[in-house]
Amino acid sequence: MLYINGQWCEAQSKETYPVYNPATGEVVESVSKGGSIDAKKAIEAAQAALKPWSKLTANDRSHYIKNASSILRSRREELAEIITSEMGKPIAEALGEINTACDYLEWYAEEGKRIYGDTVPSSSPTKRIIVMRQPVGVVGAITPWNFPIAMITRKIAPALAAGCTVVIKPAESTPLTAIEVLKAFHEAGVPKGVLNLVHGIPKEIGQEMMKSTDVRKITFTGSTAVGKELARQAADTMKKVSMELGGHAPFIVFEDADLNRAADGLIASKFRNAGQTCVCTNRVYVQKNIADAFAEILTGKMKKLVVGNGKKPGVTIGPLINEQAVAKTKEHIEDSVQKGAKIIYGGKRPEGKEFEAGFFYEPTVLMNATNEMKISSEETFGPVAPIFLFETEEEVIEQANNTPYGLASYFYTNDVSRIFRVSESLEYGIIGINDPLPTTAQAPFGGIKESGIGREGGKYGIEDYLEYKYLSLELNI
Ligand SMILES: NC(=O)c1ccc[n+]([C@@H]2O[C@H](COP(=O)([O-])OP(=O)(O)OC[C@H]3O[C@@H](n4cnc5c(N)ncnc54)[C@H](O)[C@@H]3O)[C@@H](O)[C@H]2O)c1
Ligand SMILES: O=C[C@H](O)CS(=O)(=O)O
Repeated sequence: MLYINGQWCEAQSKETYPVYNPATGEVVESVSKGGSIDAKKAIEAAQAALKPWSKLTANDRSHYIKNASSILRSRREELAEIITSEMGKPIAEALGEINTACDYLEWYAEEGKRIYGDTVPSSSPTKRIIVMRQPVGVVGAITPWNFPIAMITRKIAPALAAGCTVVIKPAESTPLTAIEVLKAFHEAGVPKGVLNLVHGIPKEIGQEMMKSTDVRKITFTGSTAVGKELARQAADTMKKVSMELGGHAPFIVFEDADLNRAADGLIASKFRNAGQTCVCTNRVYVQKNIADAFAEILTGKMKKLVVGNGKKPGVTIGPLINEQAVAKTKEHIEDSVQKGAKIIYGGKRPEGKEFEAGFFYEPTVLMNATNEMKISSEETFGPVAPIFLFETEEEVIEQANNTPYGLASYFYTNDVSRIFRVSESLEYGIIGINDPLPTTAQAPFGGIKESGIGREGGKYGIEDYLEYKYLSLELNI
């Protein structure tokens, strides 16, 4: 069901579409197929709710956000089942995502109370200058399938805290989780029109958001290709945009690294969500003189990874989201092998009845990767780790930066001076130093170059939902 102006409703067209379980190929549920008319109604509702919502105090707004978060936390187990059913990640990862999603809600429920302004010393003795910050207005939020709850709350939390109202378009593959988020806010008593949900036909819903002069900001998380198209469309009405786009993370293991720790870190970074995260390692650079030792430790540890239905206890690698994702993974492996790479772990779809109906692929490690391979420049978004060898620090920094992406990067070393040399040279928004999982609600998540615009998280993430306004007072003094 769609959620517009505080009401659950069907799409105007009465049409529905099936949501599939990527582990079994079964239909989980059919949902309304929203389109232009539904999106238009949602935008009107958000516009009507904007003034009263923005006039509430930050304290009042924070109560709704915190209450919704408490409701979501109280439903973690049920929610995790829904997430795993519609996008496949193991239950343990789904539970972790729900915690992260609520962390963002609770962080911004408080951050909204710290939207400070300024008084600026005037150059005129009779003038006083006050700088205010006000909500940008109605926000269009478009989110991906790979983190179906966290990518929504990472947007609506700062938006609501800042006094904005929102129309959410979740990924068509994962509407069920989005519905649960709106249920929680509805139960928390959020006023009608403040939050609206329209899932269905991406182009139609997107076009309504982009052409509306009431929508003053678009916040998008997804592929770079779609992000570029939306940014182009946003220019027609000069909307603010936040873009959290694709990545191609390097993972560098220096000779002085703790190899066991680096191997654990690579597994965490590369195979989380079956390799379907924007911050997953896409290239592994290992210093030549420790490469064989590292590869042996890594492949030994990978034996602990278990491929299967994410609902099955002990499974650590669920299915990919669809057949196209499996095809991309296969393409990158086959292309690499044709160009000289060697498969040292995995490299095929798992066999057995339990795997036949799902989009499963074995976690895979390639050795002797080179820049001629597609995997060295295209985002894989699948469970494949290609190992490139390097000799010097200067060489690997040049290699690591040789990409149009700039989201996350990782390196392992125990040399403090190297930590600062390499961190200051890497062209990325996020750098994990001996840390494969840097994402947290307190920090500014986001990328540079073609990985996006803006940040989500920390004190920085609310900036994108605010406008500056200054008052100049001429006084009789
Ligand atoms: N930087 C980040 O925080 C982050 C997080 C998750 C995913 N991603 C990136 O997203 C990609 C995978 O996610 P995906 O497959 O959902 O990406 P996608 O770009 O195909 O879709 C993302 C969202 O955009 C919508 N969409 C697609 N075309 C649209 C259009 N013309 N108008 C309006 N909406 C449209 C989709 O329905 C979905 O809701 C990867 O590149 C990944 O790196 C980035
Ligand atoms: O896929 C992109 C997500 O933003 C990854 S994370 O869970 O935020 O690290």
